[in-house]
Parts: sequence; C-alpha cells; structure tokens
Amino acid sequence: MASSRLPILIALAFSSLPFVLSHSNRVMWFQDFFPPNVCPINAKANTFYGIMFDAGSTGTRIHIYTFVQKSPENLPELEGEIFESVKPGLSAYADQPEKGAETVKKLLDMAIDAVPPHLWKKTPVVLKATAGLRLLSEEKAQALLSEVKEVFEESPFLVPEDSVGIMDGSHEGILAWITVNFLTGQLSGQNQQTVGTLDLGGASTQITFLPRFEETLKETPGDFLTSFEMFNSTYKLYTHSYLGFGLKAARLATLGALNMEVVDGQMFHSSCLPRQLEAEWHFGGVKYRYGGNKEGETGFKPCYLEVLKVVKGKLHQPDEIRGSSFYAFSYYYDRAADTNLIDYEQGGVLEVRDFERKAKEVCDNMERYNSASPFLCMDLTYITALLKEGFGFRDNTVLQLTKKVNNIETSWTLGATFYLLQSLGMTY
Ligand SMILES: O=c1[nH]cnc2c1ncn2[C@@H]1O[C@H](COP(=O)(O)OP(=O)(O)O)[C@@H](O)[C@H]1O
Ligand SMILES: [Ca+2]
Repeated sequence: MASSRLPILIALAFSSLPFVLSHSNRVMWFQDFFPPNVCPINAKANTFYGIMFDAGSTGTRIHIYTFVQKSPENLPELEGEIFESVKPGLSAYADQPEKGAETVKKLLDMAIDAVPPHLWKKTPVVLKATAGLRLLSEEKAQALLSEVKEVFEESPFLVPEDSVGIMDGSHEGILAWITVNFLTGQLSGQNQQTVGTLDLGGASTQITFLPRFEETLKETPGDFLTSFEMFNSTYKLYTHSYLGFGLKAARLATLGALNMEVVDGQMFHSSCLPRQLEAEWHFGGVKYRYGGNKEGETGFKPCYLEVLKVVKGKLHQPDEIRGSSFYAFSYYYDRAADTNLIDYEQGGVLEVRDFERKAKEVCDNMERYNSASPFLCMDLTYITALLKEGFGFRDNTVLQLTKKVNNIETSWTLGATFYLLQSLGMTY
C-alpha cells in the first residue's frame, strides 16, 4: 500500500450533517483509544482504520482507509487505501435483500483480513447508499438496509449509530469535493485554489464548486448552496445532485423508458443504437428490451436531438463555470478511457469538445464500435449534451479526468470517512 502521508485537515462538521457527537462522547472515545500516559511510540501502535461502503446504483464498493497518528500533537495522516468492488449494486437485489447483504458481507470479509484483530472493535464501518436506493420504494430500500445492518452487527467491527443509510445527494457532491481538494492539497496552507468536481454515476450526477463571484451566489437557488467550516474558514459551496441524470438513468430516459411501468416484451428504440440491435438490459431490478431504428435514422445528429430532450432546460446553469476547469470522474472517466481519449491508468486532460468529437466518430461508425458496448454512442452523446446544454460548459472548458490521486480513489467516501472519524473523536 503506498503511503500518501496526507494530514487530515478536515476538522469540523457540516452543520447539516448528522454526524456530530457530544463533546463528552468524543473525549471518552479518544481516551479509550489513546489512554493517558500510554502514548503510542511505534508506527504500528498508532495506526487506525475506517471502513466506508459506497452502495452505488451500479455496484457496491468497500474503501478501507489506514491512518497513522505520528504523535499526539499532530493530526493523523492518511496512509493508504484498500479498495474493492462488486457488481451489480444493492438495488439489483430489491426483491432479495438477504442476497444483497451477502455481497456486502463478502466485501467486509476483506476488511477482516486487512485490519489487525486487536483493532476490529475500534474500526468503524459505515455504508451509505446513493441514487440506486433513492429510486427504490421506501419499503424495498429499508429492507436492504436492515439486512446490511445485520451483517455489520454480526461483524467484529464498531457499528456507529446511523451506520447504514441513504445519503443525501448534496452530501455526495460536497464529500467528493472535499476528497478531491484534500488529495490535491487545496485544503491546507495558503493560496488555496480549490477545484470544482463533476461526478457522473449510474442514476444521478453531481456538480460542486466554490463560487468565486458574489453574482453566482445571488443568482443561485438557495438549496444549491451549502455552508460548512474547515479550520477557520467557512466554505459556501455550490452543489447539486440531479437524480435520474446518471448515465444509466439517462439511457432509459433517452429510450423513453425511465419511470415507466414497463410492459412485458415492450421494445424501446433509439437512433443512438446500432440499427440492427435487439437486446435486453437489466437495471434497478427491471428488465428492458431495446434496439436500433431499423428503418429510421441513426448517427450523431438524430441521437443528439434525442438526448437533448433529456437535458435541455432541466439543469441550472451557473455562468461562472463556463471559464473554469473541473475534475471529472466516474463515468466521465470510464467513457473517456473506453474510447482512448485518456489513458485508463493515468487519466488525462480533455476539453468538452473532445467528448463531442468522439461521440461523432462513434455514432457515425456505429457498427464498428458495436462490440465494445451498444450504448457507447448514446453515452458519449449524453455526456456531450449534459456538459454543453445541461450545465452550460463551453467547448473549450477543461476537464481533468481523474480516478486516483496519490493512489487514493477520488470518491466521496474519503470525505465521508473524515466526518465519520471526526464524529467518533478519532480526529480533531
Ligand atoms: O471509488 C470508486 N472508484 C472508481 N470508480 C468509482 C468509484 N466509485 C464509483 N465509481 C464509478 O462510478 C460509476 C458508477 O456510479 P454509481 O454506481 O456510483 O452510481 P450512483 O452514483 O448514481 O449511485 C462508475 O463509473 C464507477 O466506475
Ligand atoms: Ca457514485
């Protein structure tokens, strides 16, 4: 595991996050962990762990973070991460919650191997679900979550209150922003130049940035702005999570199948798909049949018009972002890597117009790209439309495509772990 030696500098809680414990709780926890007069001396003795599950719409992932407290007066440092994932996500087990929880158990077994036994009881484990569970009925989502809670309670780890739940979409954006800006060193020291973040999941998408202009704050709807404190600064972030605008939900919307009572055998067509295609697709526990326009048009132009209906006028467009550059990950990264716009391991820097160029290339030569994924044309066209017509980015807006920084995944889970540890008094 590579050591990134990054001090945890996230010190305070969101007023809106339900993570705050009483002061007395915090002190107790801390005393238990580092009893007075028994100051840990070697690095091993002062290592601690945090386990955060991301129950995403397309997969479940475990992030096991290792931290080292070098000395009592210094802030803990992030030492590394163990990451593993399984597909499909919990929402695919909407009708078999026990089976869904088994996938979590398999991942949790990794943590049993990774965390030394004497620290199990002091290692917190938390699972936060995102858009996949948000889209399920309350009853089905709760059934899944309570099975997961049971798995946690049967494990040897520390199970805090609220250890299993559905995360608010705005927290998803803010926590990812904290992760990226922490990993890139923007949250410490002087001359902070924070970067905005774009996350494209399967079922929802988030945009988050720190507005620089008073004008942006004035023209932004109140529920797109969240304040929180870190060190002695207050950050007022612009963030929004658009449910139903993730890449896979957008496929359904483009096909006209999103939120539809799908009749058995019903076929959905699109000009974004290879003409002769006829196939089935399972998403969120529902089976969809889809195919190309056998007789009608196919290719980039008609596809863009179809996709445009999904995004046009549906998203707030802050003027300020047109000239800024953003970090983009998740499906932005995956689709850019799939089409060699960036290196799969290294990531890279792109402009919005690169996605459009690639979308044209793929959509106008659909049969050639068919083998990789029949949805490649639709996905790239959606990304292009989302960036340009949805958020209002310019053709030359720069995107930094990133999967990992210092060998740590760029995921909201790290930001969430900071808050978890904070709430347990393991950082200060
Ligand atoms: O920690 C991570 N590392 C790498 N990729 C991730 C991680 N978390 C999410 N992803 C990416 O997120 C995308 C899927 O989104 P997800 O399943 O989280 O949907 P949701 O956010 O709408 O619930 C995929 O591109 C997947 O590779
Ligand atoms: Ca996600």
